[in-house]
Amino acid sequence: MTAFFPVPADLDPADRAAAAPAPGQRLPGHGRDCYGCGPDAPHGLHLELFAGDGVAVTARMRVRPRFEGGPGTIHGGVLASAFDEVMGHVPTMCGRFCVTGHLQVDFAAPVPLGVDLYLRATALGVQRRKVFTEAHAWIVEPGPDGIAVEPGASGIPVAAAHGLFVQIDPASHYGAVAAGRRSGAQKS
Ligand SMILES: CCCCCCCCCCCC(=O)SCCNC(=O)CCNC(=O)[C@H](O)C(C)(C)COP(=O)(O)OP(=O)(O)OC[C@H]1O[C@@H](n2cnc3c(N)ncnc32)[C@H](O)[C@@H]1OP(=O)(O)O
Repeated sequence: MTAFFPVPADLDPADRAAAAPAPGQRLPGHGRDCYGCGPDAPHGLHLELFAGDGVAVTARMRVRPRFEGGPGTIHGGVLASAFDEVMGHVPTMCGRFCVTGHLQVDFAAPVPLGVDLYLRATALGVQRRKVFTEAHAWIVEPGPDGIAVEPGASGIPVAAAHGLFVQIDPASHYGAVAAGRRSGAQKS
């Protein structure tokens, strides 16, 4: 799978925060209504996220019928959203809150409805407020609890992604958005 993404050559290493959850620990997610990871989002992806080794995050996701794009296959935007979500959690492993500045996805194989996906995202490095990430997704066999586990040799690679996440101060970033909504924009 080839990809075009301008990753600067002079990135600083992304260091794992001392307070980052231990590898394998379930991550709490952004909020119960988050489209990507919220368990209460009725049309959401319901990604389950876990801390990985180093500055990495893994996720598992069942490809549900409501994710259909082409007949019997996942919509590309759904897979892009899953990558956005799993890569969006990578900066938290460095103790940073970031939002997506740039997201790029390379689709390598169709993903049938009903399969389980395993995603893994890592930090490539940091530069000032920017965190550069990459991620991969595989179709995997369901684990003992019926949900995807880490891909072995049988995992089928289906897509890869790159992201640029920009560090924000959540209070001022989302405070400004909320103020804009109060001044006229409607939530639907
Ligand atoms: C409580 C839970 C909280 C945490 C909650 C986290 C929730 C995450 C949810 C999943 C992720 C999402 O979907 S987030 C939702 C989608 N994304 C968004 O809504 C973001 C909308 N965009 C923005 O708000 C803004 O454009 C920002 C914050 C990204 C950047 O604006 P800014 O703060 O003014 O910073 P700015 O100076 O422009 O940029 C900083 C550096 O980044 C670079 N940069 C900025 N954008 C780009 C870009 N598209 N491509 C290349 N480079 C870029 C600049 O060149 C600069 O580099 P240099 O000069 O240093 O070289």
